Amino acid sequence: MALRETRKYSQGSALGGVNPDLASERQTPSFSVEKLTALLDGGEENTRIRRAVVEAIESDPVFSRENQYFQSQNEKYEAAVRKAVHLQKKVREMGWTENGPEFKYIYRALSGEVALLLHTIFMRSISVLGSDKQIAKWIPLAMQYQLIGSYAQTELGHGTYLQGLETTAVFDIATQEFILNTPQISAMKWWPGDMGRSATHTVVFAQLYVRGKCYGVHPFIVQIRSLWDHSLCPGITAGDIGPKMSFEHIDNGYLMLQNVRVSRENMLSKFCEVQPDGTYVRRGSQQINYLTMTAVRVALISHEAVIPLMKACTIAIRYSVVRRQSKLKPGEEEAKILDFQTQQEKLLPHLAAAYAFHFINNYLQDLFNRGYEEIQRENFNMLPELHAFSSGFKAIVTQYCASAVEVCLRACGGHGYSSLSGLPSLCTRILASCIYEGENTVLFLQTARFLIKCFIAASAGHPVPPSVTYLAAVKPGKCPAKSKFDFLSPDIYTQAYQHAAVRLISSTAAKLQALIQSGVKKHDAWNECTVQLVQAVKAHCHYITVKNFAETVERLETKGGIQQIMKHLCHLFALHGIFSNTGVFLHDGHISGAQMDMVTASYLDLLAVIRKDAVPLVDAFDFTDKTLNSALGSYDGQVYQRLYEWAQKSPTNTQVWMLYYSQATSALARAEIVCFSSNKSYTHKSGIRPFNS
Ligand SMILES: CCCCCCCCCCCCCCCC(=O)SCCNC(=O)CCNC(=O)[C@H](O)C(C)(C)COP(=O)(O)OP(=O)(O)OC[C@H]1O[C@@H](n2cnc3c(N)ncnc32)[C@H](O)[C@@H]1OP(=O)(O)O
Ligand SMILES: Cc1cc2nc3c(=O)[nH]c(=O)nc-3n(C[C@H](O)[C@H](O)[C@H](O)COP(=O)(O)OP(=O)(O)OC[C@H]3O[C@@H](n4cnc5c(N)ncnc54)[C@H](O)[C@@H]3O)c2cc1C
Repeated sequence: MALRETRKYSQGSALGGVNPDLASERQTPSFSVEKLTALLDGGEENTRIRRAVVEAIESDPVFSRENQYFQSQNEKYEAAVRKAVHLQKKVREMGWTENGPEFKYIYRALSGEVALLLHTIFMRSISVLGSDKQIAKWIPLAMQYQLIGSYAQTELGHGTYLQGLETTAVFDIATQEFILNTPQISAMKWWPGDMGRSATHTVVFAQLYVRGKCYGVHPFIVQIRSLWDHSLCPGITAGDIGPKMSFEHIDNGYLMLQNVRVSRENMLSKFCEVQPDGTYVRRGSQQINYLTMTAVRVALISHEAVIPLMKACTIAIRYSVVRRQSKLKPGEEEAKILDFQTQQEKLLPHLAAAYAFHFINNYLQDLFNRGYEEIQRENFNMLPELHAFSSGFKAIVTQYCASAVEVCLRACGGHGYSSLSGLPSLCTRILASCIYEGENTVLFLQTARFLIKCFIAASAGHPVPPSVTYLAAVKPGKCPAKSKFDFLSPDIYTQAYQHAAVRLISSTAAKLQALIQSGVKKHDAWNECTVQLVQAVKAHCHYITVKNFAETVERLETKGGIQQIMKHLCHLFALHGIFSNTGVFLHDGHISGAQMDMVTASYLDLLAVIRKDAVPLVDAFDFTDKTLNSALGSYDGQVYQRLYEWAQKSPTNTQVWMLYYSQATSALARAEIVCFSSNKSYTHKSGIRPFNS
């Protein structure tokens, strides 16, 4: 399909066509936008399927997000549940199957604004940690929504330190049941999504006890509400945890268990099992029960971090070419704000990052799929690398994207702060991704454990996983760049990144070793190194991202200008990282001060190059107006008109409440609340006494 035709559905403006300031940006792209979209989707056929899914979802009024910004928490929850229920009908109607190509696009098409997300994670837990028999029993029920699941791991007292969880599951050999208890308030499950109101079942993580011996944390399927009338089951106390910064459409909940009995078959037992006589059997490491988290960490990178960043860039960049403010040249018309170098510096490196993270996400998905297949065959060799990668990249990508989305918001000035821009909701939601599924610092330190081990192994000449063999091949020396153009060579900057990562990892490993040799206890020494360890992990992840971006670009076909523009973006991403972390690269003189000036010059040149294609580059993300749900970011750029029209939908404009004092000068004034609405006006004597009477 031709570009004009395929993107029609995202234009649909009743506001007077495309703003000429935005239209002019699309006149002469240096590459085929349609081809780039196909590249991002992994092929034209995928683009076609994704668009068909989006079309099916967006043309259905139940999935509308039109009034989202004016809804209360309760309305958001109800709308999200309605969508979740209707989605099942839609999926059947459209013939989308779980293993079919359409399935993976549904979440994006709904912008994640759907209830029962944790029901998906509940199912994922059973598929990942359950035996074949358990999968056969529970998954069909869950698929048909005959039960609604949740994932109850975090407690009031512990979220990070899972070994510290206090919920207990004691095996009763006589009845062949586990007895689950919340021994004290700190053991109350707190945060699980879908738990507050929706779930009938949940996977509870509890310390397993058999004959008085603790075997650590294990997952148990527990019914919490009646399938008949949704009342709480005996021994269960549950409810909603109250208002949050975002995720208002999800009922995050609390759960207390008092002598709740579940059958022996309810412990998920693909890897760990309690046999009828109480014998405990385990395949794989103690941490094998954490596998659901590894799977979700990988899955959320795209949906909850990279796609929100792509949306934020689309909104902020489109807005920045229709917003004119101040003059660049005296006597001329006011400039598009994207023509200010500082505005380019705010937005374009983040645009490059969105591409970089898209490609690293593809890499991670491949790694995960390979590792997961092996684990299914009970070969656990790849697990440490998988854990290290999923932890480090979950942390670096969510952290980067959360900051970048906030920059996009601020780059839109006052209008960015309006909910109608779509940016505040992206901003508050993405922040949560830095915390759930493992708080980022904690995850960085998990990767650090792996890197330090690999560094020690590599230094001793032992084999290490392919992603870290670079630690053994340390190439000391200086950056050979002689001019700013040399910094447009991936070899030069990738080498600089590698050098920085190796230096930070090796120097921290040396400090750790020295502390231990001087008599400091191992755990104290570790704690004394953690700030530098986090810095080292970030450098490692940054290096792998740059290297992967450069290698991806190398493999692209040269036709259609795609490779060329991706090269520019790759350079920009890499040089932005050096420019913003000068200390790291200057530290041991690998890059000199004079060379850093060259980096700066090349970096600033690239801003001007990417500026020309900024709008086509965000158009290639191919978000419809309905998906963006932004008065600033629509395809037609009719920003002011749309802001005004959307503001009219605010209940405060159809029903104005005014508080005034009828006897303003009297200390005994009574407050009157007057309500005007379009067709009636009445006075309510509230009896509020605003001053001490
Ligand atoms: C299509 C639809 C898509 C949907 C797209 C998603 C949408 C999404 C929507 C969002 C909706 C919100 C959903 C939030 C849902 C929650 O937030 S659920 C709760 C998540 N909770 C967490 O992540 C807790 C974080 N904490 C942990 O993971 C662990 O406690 C820690 C921090 C890793 C430490 O564990 P520990 O057992 O104390 O381990 P530790 O002593 O540090 O290490 C022991 C060994 O285990 C290893 N290890 C630790 N963890 C692992 C692991 N996972 N694997 C392998 N090895 C491991 C370590 O590497 C270490 O190895 P060695 O170095 O000894 O060889
Ligand atoms: C929106 C949302 C949805 C959620 N959904 C679910 C759900 O469905 N199911 C569920 O079970 N849970 C859920 N959670 C809980 C979530 O997984 C935890 O909050 C998260 O894992 C962080 O744990 P914590 O709250 O204990 O943080 P803490 O560990 O208390 O973190 C506080 C601070 O302590 C630091 N810290 C803690 N330990 C260490 C350490 N070892 N080294 C260095 N620093 C450390 C952290 O870096 C952080 O700065 C959700 C949370 C949110 C926000």
